[in-house]
Amino acid sequence: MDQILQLEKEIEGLRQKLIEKENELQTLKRSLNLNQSAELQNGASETCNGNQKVMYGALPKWAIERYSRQILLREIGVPGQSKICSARVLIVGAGGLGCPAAMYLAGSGVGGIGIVDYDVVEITNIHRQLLHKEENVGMNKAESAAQAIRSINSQIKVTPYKVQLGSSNALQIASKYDLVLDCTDNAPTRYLLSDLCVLAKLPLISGSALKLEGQLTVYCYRSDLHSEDKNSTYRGPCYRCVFATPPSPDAMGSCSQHGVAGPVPGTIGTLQAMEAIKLIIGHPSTNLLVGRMLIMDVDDMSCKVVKLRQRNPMCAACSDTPTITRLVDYEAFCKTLAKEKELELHILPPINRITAKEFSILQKEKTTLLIDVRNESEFDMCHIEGAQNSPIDNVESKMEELLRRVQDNKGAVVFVCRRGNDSQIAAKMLLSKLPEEHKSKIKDMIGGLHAWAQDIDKTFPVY
Ligand SMILES: Nc1ncnc2c1ncn2[C@@H]1O[C@H](COP(=O)(O)OP(=O)(O)OP(=O)(O)O)[C@@H](O)[C@H]1O
Ligand SMILES: [Zn+2]
Repeated sequence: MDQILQLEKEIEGLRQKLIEKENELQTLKRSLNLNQSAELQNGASETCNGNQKVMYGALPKWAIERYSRQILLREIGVPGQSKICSARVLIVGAGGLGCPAAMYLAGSGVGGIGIVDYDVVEITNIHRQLLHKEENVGMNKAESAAQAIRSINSQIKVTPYKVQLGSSNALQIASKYDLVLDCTDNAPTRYLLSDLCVLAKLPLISGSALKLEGQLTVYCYRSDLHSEDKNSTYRGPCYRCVFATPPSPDAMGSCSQHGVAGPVPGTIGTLQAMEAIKLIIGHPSTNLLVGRMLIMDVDDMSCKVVKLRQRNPMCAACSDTPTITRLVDYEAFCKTLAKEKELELHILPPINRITAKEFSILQKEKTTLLIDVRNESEFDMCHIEGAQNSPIDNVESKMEELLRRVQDNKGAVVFVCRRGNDSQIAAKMLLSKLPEEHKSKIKDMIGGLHAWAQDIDKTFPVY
């Protein structure tokens, strides 16, 4: 047994070494690519997907025609377009940010685009994730986005990865790319991507969007890899330099909880593509969002660029003596799951839990009280008839009143939320303060309104 464990350990060590070597190889390949693209600018004969037809300088006729509107820009020109055509960009997340980013990168002719997403298209995505079509509901998002951008540009190579990017597969997937776009929505993946980009020496263009606000910045920038001036060694901050400790799990809002206006991620994702193009063509770091963050609020259309903390010489990941030398367990580090939908709490004893079916029977009793702990806008959107709204964020401040209501009520007091997690948290808060004889009145509806819609009322909206 010991021998087997020892062998497994050795195999794991060898596997890790292999990934590191593959990574080194890819870095070498990347610099080779850069040199080749420099040769192309000097009149070599092949570019853009290996198309070798009639050449005009470094680009074939079709590419000159197709990309002429951007080639005309002094900042891009033929050399810039050649670089764009040989660049390979990895987009992580094919949601609100990933869709517009992929669209513009494909349109501008980025030669290789990888798209990672494990999830499937849902009808709630389509108001903002405009690469996904109604007929693709249920299809994997990476596949759906890949299909859509292939129809925008058939000259480029698009690779969908239908997986969750995590510590075990990230280095391998990223090693095939020159830069990474963070188009995800959760803290564990943000830290993963930052550490990944430090280890793999890739710049990371990070976007976020919630409600009416969007943010954009570039992490892990290295001038030695991305500008013409190979003598300078300026390096921008990584995500950990700016946010050394993860936010508390409750502080990270999600679009499914707080909502988002479609054009916000639409704009930020588009600007992520813009920063990617600027990086590819070798724009100076002073003109990129390195060590700076764009913050946009469409409520009053204000847009500002704020200075971020610079690279931390003691950073655990990107300092010269890092303590993080391989990818770690980011869900443990952030104390939250990367897949919000998979969070399923079990924090109440069975006596305090009932199914939607059991509630539908209890509901007939006049003495049953239903307390919906979602926020006000969710409650206004849809709720079970007779429910009273008491948002989870106010439970602490309204504790006295809630305790009184439970004690005065003769029947059951049932807590409900969207999926059945917040309702358990609220119920638990009350249980810790209630006198023993009232505790069995408290019930949590297992699976929340999703279970209600699935098992009892098919007409109830699922969101
Ligand atoms: N580690 C990961 N690997 C692959 N894809 C990821 C990872 N983390 C997040 N994503 C994907 O990033 C995308 C983020 O999209 P977005 O922020 O628009 O939210 P959503 O999950 O699509 O929608 P909603 O929050 O409204 O349900 C999602 O499609 C999600 O599946
Ligand atoms: Zn750092």
